[in-house]
Amino acid sequence: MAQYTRVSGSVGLITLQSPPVNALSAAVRQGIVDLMQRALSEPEVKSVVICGQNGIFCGGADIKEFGGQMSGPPLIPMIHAIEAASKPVVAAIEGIALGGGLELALGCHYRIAHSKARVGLPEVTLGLLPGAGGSQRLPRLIGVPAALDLITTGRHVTAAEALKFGLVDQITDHNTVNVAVKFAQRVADQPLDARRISTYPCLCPSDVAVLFEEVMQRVRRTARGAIAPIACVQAVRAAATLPYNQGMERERELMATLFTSGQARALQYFFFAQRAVGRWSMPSGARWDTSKPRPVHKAAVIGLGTMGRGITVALAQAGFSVVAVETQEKQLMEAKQKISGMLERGAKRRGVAPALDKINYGRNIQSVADADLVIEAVFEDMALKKKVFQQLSAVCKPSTFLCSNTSGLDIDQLACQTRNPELVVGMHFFAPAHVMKLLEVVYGPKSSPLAVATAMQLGKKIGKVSVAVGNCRGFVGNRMLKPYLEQALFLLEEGATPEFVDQVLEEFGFAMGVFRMSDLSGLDVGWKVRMADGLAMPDPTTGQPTRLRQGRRYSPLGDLLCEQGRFGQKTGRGWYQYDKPGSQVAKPDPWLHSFLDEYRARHALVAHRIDHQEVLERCLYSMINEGFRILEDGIAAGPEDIDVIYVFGYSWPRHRGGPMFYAATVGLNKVLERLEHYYQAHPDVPSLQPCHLLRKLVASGSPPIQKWREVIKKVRSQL
Ligand SMILES: CC/C=C/CC(=O)SCCNC(=O)CCNC(=O)[C@H](O)C(C)(C)COP(=O)(O)OP(=O)(O)OC[C@H]1O[C@@H](n2cnc3c(N)ncnc32)[C@H](O)[C@@H]1OP(=O)(O)O
Repeated sequence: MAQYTRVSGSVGLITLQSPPVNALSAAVRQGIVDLMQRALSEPEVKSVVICGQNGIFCGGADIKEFGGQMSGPPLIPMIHAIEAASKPVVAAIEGIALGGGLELALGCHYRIAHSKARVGLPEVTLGLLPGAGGSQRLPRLIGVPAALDLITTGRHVTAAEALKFGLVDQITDHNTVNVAVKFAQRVADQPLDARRISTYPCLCPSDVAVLFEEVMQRVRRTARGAIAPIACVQAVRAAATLPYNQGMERERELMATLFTSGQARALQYFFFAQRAVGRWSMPSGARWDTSKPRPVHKAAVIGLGTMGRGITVALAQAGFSVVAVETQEKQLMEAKQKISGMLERGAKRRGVAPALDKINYGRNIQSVADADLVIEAVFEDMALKKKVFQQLSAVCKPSTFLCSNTSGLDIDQLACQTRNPELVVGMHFFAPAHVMKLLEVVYGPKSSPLAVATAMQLGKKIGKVSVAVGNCRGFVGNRMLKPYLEQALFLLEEGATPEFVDQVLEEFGFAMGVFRMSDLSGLDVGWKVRMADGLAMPDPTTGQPTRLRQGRRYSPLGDLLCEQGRFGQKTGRGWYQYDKPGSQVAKPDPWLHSFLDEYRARHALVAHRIDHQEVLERCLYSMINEGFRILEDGIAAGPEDIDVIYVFGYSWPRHRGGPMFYAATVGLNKVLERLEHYYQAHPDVPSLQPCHLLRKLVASGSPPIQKWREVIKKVRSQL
């Protein structure tokens, strides 16, 4: 909806009214069309201002409308009509002007922005392009290089940057609507021909063809199979090479392809999934909207290894006072130096002062006594962590939240070491912790809603996407990773090479295949865990590693590599070879190929031809099957939680929506049928056995993902 008022006698003020972000719903578009006609028809009105209510100009097209039948006046003619108007139209931009919101402003003859406003064309992040003339007007206004940057990245820019680009005409610290009204009065008699952006020539640098080629190559390299960034480059190229009308036609064609694509659906699902995880709930019924967090002023981090350092930096950068504890003097000095370096580099990038003074370093655990929240980040060893929690419980004030950065150990066992187990939660960060967006907030059976709410809010304040999950081995992310890694090893046993498996997964869209990722994170990490679990042990009778553990198929390949000191990049050898330890350039290793041949011969394994389909299905469907088990067990509240965890924590390609959304797009019946097929072929691999929830969903007619929660609730109540 939109409201019309006449201000200062001669200015028609159109206010968009559609909370929370004044998105351009059918009703809003209708309102704009009607009210523009009214303003143009009133002889007293000499100029028009368009603004949005509640200090927000416009968040763009209403994304909720995309899934259904579009109705109401279309955006393109509406914006053309504004640009063609005989009276000056001024956009008063407060808060945000994004996507269709900025395209609307580009159709206006002038743009006045508040100094705190942000503008951008983020359509690419939704699998689209700025298809309401944005791809044609923006390069005409600010030039091809800047337009390519904004449109292909979707990044938001500040008002100051927008002014520098010439994207807005003026910025103000005062009431933007008042400033825009005065401005509109001043320009009421000015000719408009020079203000219609669609009539501008497109500003191109002399080497524009080279520029397009370079940008296209960069986009293809980084898009990981996403089609929208490529279409964005093509649309801007049309602006640079074609007259406006033909450019618009090209924009329309490209948009039509994107709009109905699976990628756009996946990205739009993911947009709402990201927001859904903030509305967390626990099986007890506690929820985000009924659980109040307690403010955290002072935080502490125990253990300053790689994870502890990253967490300390994330907290300090967000303005928290941090006590950083490392008991060994040498490690403490080293950590202090590294943390200061990280803070200084981060501050330089962001153009701010480094938050060095936010951190107090100490060797004694007593120094965290008055912290409101402590994050333990010592080595992943239950006995050690238990000892730290006992100490923390003894020294900290009774109200202190005690959190563990464990990547999969039992939170309940840690909680049991403390006087106040209800204040214990897991805060599972991902390396590097000051960069990676994901935080799993893990509640144990004793964790209070207060503790979960506080950890979730802290996560938000330090810029993380926080997902509340239940307590089980590996939580959500690492639990699902286990069958994925396991299948990758089995594929090697059966004839594949690490290069082939990685190539298939990277073509699917992962930033790194499973073996390159394993080399990067270090093979020894999982080896130590398997040893602690009694898995990575040679067979006591033969001294040879067996391929069976606890009645299930087991691949000792990773253990055998570790026994040879092949820990990945850090030792210069792993699933690949590297020029030197620490190098990141992975090369196929003939030694590994012979090793695999010998291994297969020793175990009488006959290598067979493994194709793309088998790699994808076995790795991904086994992981997805575990995802369904996680939903069934109530460890994740819904499929969105799993998908957000996988995109932000495990480099799952966002344009495929996340593993659970991917399962829905493939078709649940197909996933079920292929799992059944593989389980029949490998009955000693329980992760391939389709789980009850998957069967139930298929039996319920494979409802859309938004309806899964209803089936999950029924399945859980039957268990
Ligand atoms: C014909 C096709 C044309 C397409 C052109 C387009 O315009 S595509 C849309 C382009 N716009 C965007 O991509 C903006 C998307 N929104 C955001 O980036 C952010 O929401 C925001 C506007 C920067 C606000 O961020 P903030 O953190 O303050 O709030 P939330 O993200 O939590 O959002 C609040 C609620 O508003 C809903 N919402 C936001 N934008 C839209 C939108 N464009 N359409 C519909 N709904 C939108 C969001 O879902 C939140 O709703 P809740 O119900 O509260 O979760």
